[in-house]
Amino acid sequence: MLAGENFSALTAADLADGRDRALANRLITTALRRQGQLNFIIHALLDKGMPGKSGTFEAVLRLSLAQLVFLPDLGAHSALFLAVEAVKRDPKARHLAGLTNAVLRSAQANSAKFSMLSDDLLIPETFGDTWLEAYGEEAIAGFSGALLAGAPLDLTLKDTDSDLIDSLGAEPVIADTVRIEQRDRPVEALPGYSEGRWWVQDTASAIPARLLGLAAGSRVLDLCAAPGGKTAQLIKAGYQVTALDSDARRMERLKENLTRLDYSAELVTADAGTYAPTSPYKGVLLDAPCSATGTFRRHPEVVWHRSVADVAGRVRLQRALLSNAFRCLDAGGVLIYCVCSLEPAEGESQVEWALQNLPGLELWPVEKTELAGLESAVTDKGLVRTHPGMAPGGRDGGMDGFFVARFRRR
Ligand SMILES: C[S@@+](CC[C@H](N)C(=O)[O-])C[C@H]1O[C@@H](n2cnc3c(N)ncnc32)[C@H](O)[C@@H]1O
Repeated sequence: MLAGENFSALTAADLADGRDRALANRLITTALRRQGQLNFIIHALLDKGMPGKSGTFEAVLRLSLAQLVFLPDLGAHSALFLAVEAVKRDPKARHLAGLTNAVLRSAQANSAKFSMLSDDLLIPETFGDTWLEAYGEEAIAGFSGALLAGAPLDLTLKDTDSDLIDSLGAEPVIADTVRIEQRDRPVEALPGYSEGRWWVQDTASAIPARLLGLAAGSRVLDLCAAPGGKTAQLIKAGYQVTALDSDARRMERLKENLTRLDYSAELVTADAGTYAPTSPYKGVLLDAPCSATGTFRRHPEVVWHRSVADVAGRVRLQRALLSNAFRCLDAGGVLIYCVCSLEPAEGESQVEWALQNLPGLELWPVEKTELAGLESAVTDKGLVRTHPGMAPGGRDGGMDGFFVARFRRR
């Protein structure tokens, strides 16, 4: 889980006892959020580096170091004892039980020093330098804070109802987004879930669909639509929606989500790079696949798993999808391009590329008045750039890093 796969919170099916689940989630999220500092500690304590082919050794070590150094309230004894026991039980790691004990004892002796390590270590250089240049020092300090704090739960409401908001223990953020700071139960057990009265969607992710600005009833194509957060918003706005995604399993989830919300759309499973509609659309929303670095509050592992080459690959794919999105657009139609990435290469630079390479496409700048409560996210050029250090509607808890551009076809 720590070495390569994406992190997803443990669910009831994995651990039956809620307290065990909470403890496991706390340990794992701490190890993932503090990965940069743990890398530093491991480098300092393992003279010969991480041993190869050692089964669960690295995962056990990271979890135990996270507990020893950053979660002192859990006690050192269990971290040390259980780590050595876990390593002994793994035939591929067993030979490293002595090393595990020695490294953890040394970490324990130095835990005061290690717990004061700089937050600058939390964001890898791969992204840190670009982000510093793009967003400045103050924003970057906010990024580290947001990475450690994690994300509250944001919902988009189907209908605004103050009784529902109260019963959810939520607070309004901007537009029809509300925020639950502390959640004491699974999403499915929250009021209004089974009645389809809201859907989970980060504040930033809910911005693009609101900017389409077309008349109700207009035909709109939602490209890369699954699992359907933006599709639901487009339907709520009264558009006649075609939702397209190339991933059949994710399209199933989209279908389930729309069914729960009692919403309907035309569903198409196809490649957004080659899809050719029978007639062009008045609006196209392209939520392009991207590095997803803007989601690091919820997926702290993304910043460690993405490389510069990954970003370059996404940039090429986004250009192919943008070109076809443009082909699907009617004259006078509106195109929204968005990504949940903090990389200017996937955002601001793609706008320059599109304006140079798609003749007839022009920018339709977003006005600050269109983003009440988040005016600072609208740039001088009328693009939208959010990042995790921002406070939408003045609320704590940050928001995903998102980029949105709005175009019109002449
Ligand atoms: C950022 S997610 C979309 C989130 C979605 N718009 C929402 O608001 O819930 C990106 C989606 O792009 C889809 N995708 C990736 N490559 C694609 C392609 N060539 N054609 C169509 N969909 C693609 C993925 O399956 C994924 O569902």
